[in-house]
Order: sequence, then C-alpha cells, then structure tokens
Amino acid sequence: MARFNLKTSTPKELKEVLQRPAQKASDIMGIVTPIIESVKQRGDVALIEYAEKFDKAVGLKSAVLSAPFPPELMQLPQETIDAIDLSFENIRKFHEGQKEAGTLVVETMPGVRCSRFVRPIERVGLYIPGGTAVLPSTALMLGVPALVAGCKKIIFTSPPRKDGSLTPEIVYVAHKVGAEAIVLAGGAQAVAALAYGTETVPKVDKILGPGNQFVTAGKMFVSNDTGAGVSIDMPAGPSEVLVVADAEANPAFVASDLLSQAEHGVDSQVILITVGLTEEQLVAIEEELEKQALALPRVDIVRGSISHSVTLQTDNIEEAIELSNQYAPEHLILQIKDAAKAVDLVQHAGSVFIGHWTPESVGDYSAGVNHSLPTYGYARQYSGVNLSTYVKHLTSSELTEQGLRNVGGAVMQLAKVEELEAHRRAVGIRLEWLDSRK
Ligand SMILES: NC(=O)c1ccc[n+]([C@@H]2O[C@H](COP(=O)([O-])OP(=O)(O)OC[C@H]3O[C@@H](n4cnc5c(N)ncnc54)[C@H](O)[C@@H]3O)[C@@H](O)[C@H]2O)c1
Ligand SMILES: N[C@H](CO)Cc1c[nH]c[nH+]1
Ligand SMILES: [Zn+2]
Repeated sequence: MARFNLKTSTPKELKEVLQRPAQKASDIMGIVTPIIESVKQRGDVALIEYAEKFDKAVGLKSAVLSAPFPPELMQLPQETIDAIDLSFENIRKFHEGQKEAGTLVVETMPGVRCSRFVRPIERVGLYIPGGTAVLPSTALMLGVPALVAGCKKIIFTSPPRKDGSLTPEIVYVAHKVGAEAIVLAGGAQAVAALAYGTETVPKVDKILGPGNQFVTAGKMFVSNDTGAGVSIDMPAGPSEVLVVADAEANPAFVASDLLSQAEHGVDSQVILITVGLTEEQLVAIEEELEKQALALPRVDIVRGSISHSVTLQTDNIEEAIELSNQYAPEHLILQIKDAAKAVDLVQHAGSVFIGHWTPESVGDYSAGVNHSLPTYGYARQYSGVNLSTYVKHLTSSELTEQGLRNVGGAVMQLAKVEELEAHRRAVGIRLEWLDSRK
C-alpha cells in the first residue's frame, strides 16, 4: 500500500488519497436507468432476461420463489445451521434491545399533549448481494431486524446462481425470518422490481441492503422517483475498513483485518493509519500483508483493492482519529492502547471495533451488531441498519379546552402572518364557541 506521512502531505494530497475508488467511476446512472425502465415496462420477462445476461443464470422459469419454501431447498450441514442459528439469536437480541420503551408523551403547555409512537414499515424489500460472493449473513442482518420490528411483508431478493437456483443458506434464513418470497434477481433490476412491483414481485414500501454500484445507483434512482413511493435505507456500497494501529498492535492481526475487507471486491478500500510506528514496525505490517494476501483464494481481488488503498503515518491518536473522521469509514478498527477511551473522539464511522480481540469479521457475522453500513463517507450523515430503519415514528396532539385557550392565540397570530385565514379560523371558531357558552 502506498505510504503517506501526515507531516509531509498537503491537505489536498490527503483529500486525494482518501478518495473512494467507486467515486471515480462514471455514468452508472446511464447504465441503470434503461434497466429500471425495462423492468417497469416488461416486468418478469425483463427480470429473467437480466438474470441470464448478468448472472448467467439458465433455465429460470419464474423470477420468484414463494413461501412456504420447500425443505429440499434449504438442506445444510449441521454446523452451518448451528452457526446461522447462533448468529440469528445474537442479532435478534441486539435489535430487540433497541425497541423503544413505549409512547413518548410531553405536555408542552397545560392541556396540550404531544405524543410520539412507533409503527413498523409494512412491506420491506431486502437486497442480499450475490455477485462476487453470496452473502447469507446479509440475509440475517436485514431479515432479523425486519422480524423484530414486526414488518408484515418481508421480500428477499438475490441474484440466482448459474443453474438458476438460490443458495440454501439464503432460503433457510428467509424461512427463519418469515419472508414471504425470494426474488431471483440482482442489480438495479432487482431494485426496480421491488420499487414498482411486477406480475409476481410485490411492490414494497422500503428497500434495504448493500450492493455494488449498480444496486446503489438503482436504490438512489427509485428513491428519487416520487411515482415509485419507495424509500431506501442508505447508500451502502463497496466494503471499506480503516484500521488505526499503534506500537501495541500485532502486525499479523492488523494485516488480517485489512485483508478481510480487501477481499470483498476490487472496488473495496482499506486504509491503515499508524500511530508513532518505527520503520521496522511498518515493514512488519507490510510483510504480513503480503504473506497473508498471497495465501488467500481471492488474492486477485485483493490485489485490485490494495492497489487503491493507503497507509497514513501519524504521530498521535488525536491526529489518527481526526483523519479517520475526515474519511468517515464504514468500519473503524482500533488496535491501540486504551482503545475504548479513543471511541470518545470518533465522530463519523458506521461501526467501531474496539481492541485487539475484536476483528471486524465478528461484526460481519455473529456478534449481534449490523453489518449493513454506510460507505462512500456517508457515515457522516447516515446510521447503519438498525431497528429504527424498519419503523416510522408517528406523532399525535390532544388538546383540552384549556389547552386550546393556552395555545390558540399563537396559532391564530402565526396563521395571520402567513395569510392563511382558514387556518386561523379553525382555532377562532372553536374559541368563539367556547366563549359563547360562558
Ligand atoms: N456496505 C455494506 O454494508 C455492505 C455489506 C455487504 C456487502 N457489501 C458490498 O456489496 C457489494 C456486493 O457486490 P457484488 O457485485 O458482489 O454483488 P451484487 O449482488 O451487489 O451485484 C451483482 C449484480 O450486479 C449487476 N451487475 C453486474 N455487472 C453489471 C453491469 N455491467 N451492468 C449492470 N448490472 C451489472 C448484476 O445484476 C448482478 O446480479 C460488494 O462491494 C461488497 O463489498 C457492502
Ligand atoms: N463486510 C461486509 C460489509 O461491508 C459484510 C460481509 C458479509 N459477509 C462478509 N462480510
Ligand atoms: Zn466483510
């Protein structure tokens, strides 16, 4: 990885090296717009055609597999079932813990009661990536909170395999979370099917899930189409990790964490920020990186992602976290002395992994935190998927006669300022009625 030193680099240089590779790509919208239009116009036929074209899936008779899912489609080794079940439970517990205590009620003035309460989003479409790697863990990360939140209709979508089938792990998770159907489609076409509906794909209210640039662009497109009436979770694109390591960090652990995200795709990006390391310590990490990378089955993908990844050298933790905040990584790993304390300095990150015994992989699969997180620097303004991603907050107001007397004057005055006479009268007519009874 190319090295840069905070002391000798200009702010312009730093901005440049911290740019995401995906942001350098051009005209993705130009590619996804005709795909979305085609699904809108031609429905299932288009889905099946795109599955043949992009996923090389043959023999697809239907674009949808509906529940109840046949047991033969979810045959799995017992150790995989056990791993899914354990992860399911941890994810369920953590998201269950996020439930709000109940209705929030505030009496803003005597007789003026304002409340806020929660309702689940009824129909959710969950995108499970399946291009370079099939990710049943994402099915867990998206499906379990939907179940906990009480969403009525859960629809999965994932690219089919070349023989037109789905991986049994995804079918098993769909069954466990009570999904109604699995759409056999990936990319922007899957997003379009969920947003507009087709002959067999039910339209949903919200689309969630990570994916490559085509998926992310598709989600952005449909969420901007007021005719679609669909929202999205966030832009969750190519995986990224930023590791902060000081002299206490084990070079082998640091390298393994960088590689765990580098292997996702050539457009993944991994950043290492070192704190006060000697040349010898830096070289030790670089050597580990090379040694471990060469032993990986996905070494070619790693070569691609490492080619646009960098090491930044700093002198202290404050500088390191400041740079990390500037980058706003999807995952931030702190392999430093007193790592838990440094979390106070973190302003922008999707999910933080604290200390030497917390590899990011535990969050990807089984710890309980969600792995569907904002990338491209959107951790500045978006949260990762969590229970609130699946619900809406409604508010209510309830006034007594006294309450209307207390607040009515202000309402009438502001309505007058805005020259909205009917608004003013809706209050005035009631106050007059109350006065007439005196
Ligand atoms: N941010 C997160 O929380 C998070 C979580 C998990 C995975 N990820 C990321 O999700 C991504 C998954 O990407 P993936 O590619 O493996 O799977 P994917 O399912 O997102 O994309 C595969 C689909 O892309 C479409 N596609 C491929 N080439 C195309 C082209 N030339 N034109 C139009 N459409 C095309 C096809 O329809 C295909 O089905 C990875 O980058 C991974 O790092 C992110
Ligand atoms: N690290 C990915 C999120 O960026 C999620 C994942 C799934 N499987 C393995 N990892
Ligand atoms: Zn991962």
